[in-house]
Amino acid sequence: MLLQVDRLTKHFGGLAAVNRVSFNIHEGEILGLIGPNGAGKTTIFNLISGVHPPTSGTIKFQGNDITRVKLPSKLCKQGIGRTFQVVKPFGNMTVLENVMVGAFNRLNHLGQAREQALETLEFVGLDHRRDILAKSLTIGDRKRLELARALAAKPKVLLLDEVMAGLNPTEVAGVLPLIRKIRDNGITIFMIEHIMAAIMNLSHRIVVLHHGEKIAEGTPEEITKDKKVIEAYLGEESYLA
Ligand SMILES: Nc1ncnc2c1ncn2[C@@H]1O[C@H](COP(=O)(O)OP(=O)(O)OP(=O)(O)O)[C@@H](O)[C@H]1O
Repeated sequence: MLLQVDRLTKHFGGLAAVNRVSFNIHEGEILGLIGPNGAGKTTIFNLISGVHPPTSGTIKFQGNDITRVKLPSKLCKQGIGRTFQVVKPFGNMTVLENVMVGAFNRLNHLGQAREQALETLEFVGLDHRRDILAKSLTIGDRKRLELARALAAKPKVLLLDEVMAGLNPTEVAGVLPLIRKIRDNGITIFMIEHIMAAIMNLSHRIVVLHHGEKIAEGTPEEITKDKKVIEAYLGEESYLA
């Protein structure tokens, strides 16, 4: 088991944003995390990546208890990488420099970081843009840059927070094979996504949250047939249309 989440709970004041949620992430899988707005998905990412301390519960990574590790950079070094819902590259730095920042999480040698960044840019299909300023990128390329930044730190597990949000259908179709390629390169993926066709297509298993609680877990096929999931989420805004 790569990551074990046990009865994870986070209160913000009186609100239980995440309430006794348990699940495991197996090495080499793509695990999806879905649920309505405000269900607690990003909060779970923030707890796993050390942005917030949990109120209770435990998180184990490769068998080690990381529940109280408060430094995202330390967890990143251990192999937990993530992307953010709102992509904020350093606009006045080049694409290459932005990815080097990611590589510096693991490496402290300039030449090695550059090498790592160049390799990663080629992997995500952004090497032809390496010398332009990040602020000139299209939204689709910004998302690729965000992926490259996280990948350059050589994560074992990558948490993807709505990496397809804001993309048009052609761009989404371009990102799907890239996510599979990341997985095929040995990186386990845990992803939040509202685009149902994409998450159903990519995920081996899916965890469904509602009001901070896990209401279902299973294969995409099992999830689409689950009554509680249809009531709480899928039926609600005709996500499957
Ligand atoms: N730092 C915070 N302080 C107070 N409340 C918070 C904080 N972060 C999240 N919340 C609240 O916790 C709940 C869960 O939010 P979260 O962002 O985890 O949901 P989500 O499932 O990721 O939603 P979305 O799909 O809209 O991104 C929401 O009610 C939110 O307002």
